[in-house]
Amino acid sequence: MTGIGIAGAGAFGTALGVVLAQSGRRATIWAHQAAFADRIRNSNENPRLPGVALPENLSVTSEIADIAECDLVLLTTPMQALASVLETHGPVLKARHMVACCKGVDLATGRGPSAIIAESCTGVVPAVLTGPSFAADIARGLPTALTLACADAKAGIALQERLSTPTLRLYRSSDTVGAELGGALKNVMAIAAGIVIGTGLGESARAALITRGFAEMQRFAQSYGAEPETLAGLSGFGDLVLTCTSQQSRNFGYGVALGRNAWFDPEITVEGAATARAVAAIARARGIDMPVTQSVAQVIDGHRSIEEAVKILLSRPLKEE
Ligand SMILES: NC(=O)C1=CN([C@@H]2O[C@H](COP(=O)(O)OP(=O)(O)OC[C@H]3O[C@@H](n4cnc5c(N)ncnc54)[C@H](O)[C@@H]3O)[C@@H](O)[C@H]2O)C=CC1
Ligand SMILES: O=C(CO)COP(=O)(O)O
Repeated sequence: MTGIGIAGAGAFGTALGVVLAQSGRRATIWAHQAAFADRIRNSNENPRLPGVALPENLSVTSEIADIAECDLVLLTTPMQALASVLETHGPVLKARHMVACCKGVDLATGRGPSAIIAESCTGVVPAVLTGPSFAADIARGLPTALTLACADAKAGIALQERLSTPTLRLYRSSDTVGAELGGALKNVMAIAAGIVIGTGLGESARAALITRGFAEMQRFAQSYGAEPETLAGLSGFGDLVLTCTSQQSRNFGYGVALGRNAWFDPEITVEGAATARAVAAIARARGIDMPVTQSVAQVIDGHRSIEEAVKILLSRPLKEE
């Protein structure tokens, strides 16, 4: 079967489903809870993506069997759910290609999405779709440009063509590790940028944070063999800029709330929190200097106050840029 299965009924999976269906592709969204699938079908709208009507050729199901025959599956669950979803349902999915659309590092194993796919679904070619895009912008048909990364060049070309639409423009890369690490790490920096703004440290401090955060992202990704050009592209620098500067970002919003000591809805997906913990632990173990990430992990876990973290960051030894 040539349909597209979308595993994960959140804002992003729904937005991709909408834009793909609008450009004539047959797509089915799988939700892990039957009641949630019913709610979407009955209202023809996903509460995670309010105000967007679902086109007729976009189906919603809670039966994994309904996407089992799709030759292409987009994985749109939150990152920390990916391993368990593939462990439970991977064996029934017959897709040749799986595209990870989630951003982060698995806290339990320290793995990124493509490694998790490769491990749980033998014979599947893993790919990654990532870059600067808010689900609401994609669903409204606003122009967006993303990176489609796949180590298999032929598969990458086919996926790029299949998933591009008149408003969703995909650039190709063969550096899956670089692409997925850019998307994972920028969320940690967005929390830090939110903290900077929430505590009133100012726009200049945010620009410094973004720049030094980017240096940190490059150090970490290059230690995994990522290409510097990938980090400088849409999946790294592009998404870093969007997420650190937009009120629409949940990671940025979480950081602002931390900075203001304000309540933040725990139901909201904030990928950067678990990823900060995962990356901080890996960086410590591998001896990679990641001061911003370490500070974010310590602040969200209550091991350090924001004031202390800022003082420590500013009193690090002076060095060359
Ligand atoms: N919302 C956005 O603008 C964008 C999101 N992403 C990424 O997409 C991924 C998903 O994010 P959103 O769609 O925004 O999340 P969301 O918060 O809108 O929805 C999360 C949904 O995931 C599903 N889910 C949760 N746990 C699950 C499990 N154990 N098994 C199966 N499904 C489960 C549920 O349907 C839930 O509603 C994240 O990694 C995020 O970083 C990427 C680009 C843009
Ligand atoms: O990844 C995103 C934009 O590219 C969405 O960011 P948030 O998860 O912070 O809302």
